[in-house]
Amino acid sequence: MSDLLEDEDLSAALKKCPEWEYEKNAITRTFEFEEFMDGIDFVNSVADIADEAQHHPDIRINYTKVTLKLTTHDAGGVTEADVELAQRVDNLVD
Ligand SMILES: C[C@H](O)[C@H](O)[C@H]1CNC2=NC(N)=NC(=O)C2=N1
Repeated sequence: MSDLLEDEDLSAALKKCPEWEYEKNAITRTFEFEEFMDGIDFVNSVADIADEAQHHPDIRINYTKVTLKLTTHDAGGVTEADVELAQRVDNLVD
């Protein structure tokens, strides 16, 4: 498990995923798609990456919007594992 990021380490790490919002010991980003099934395809790709990384996001599907929330439950906050997964997800869409 990665260590909890705090203070300057957290600020530096969050610069690697600027589209993600930090709130309450987690980072979130909402992705919007043309069609419902585009969002589902995205969720499936995220699931593949997450399971390979053994790090699993909270996923909310709201019609064509998908919100991912990343936190490291074992550490009680944001770690490098969350930032790495955020970057890998960003690579799917950006
Ligand atoms: C043993 C296993 O790696 C852990 O339980 C993992 C699984 N996936 C996880 N995912 C997330 N988001 N946080 C965790 O602390 C976590 N722990």
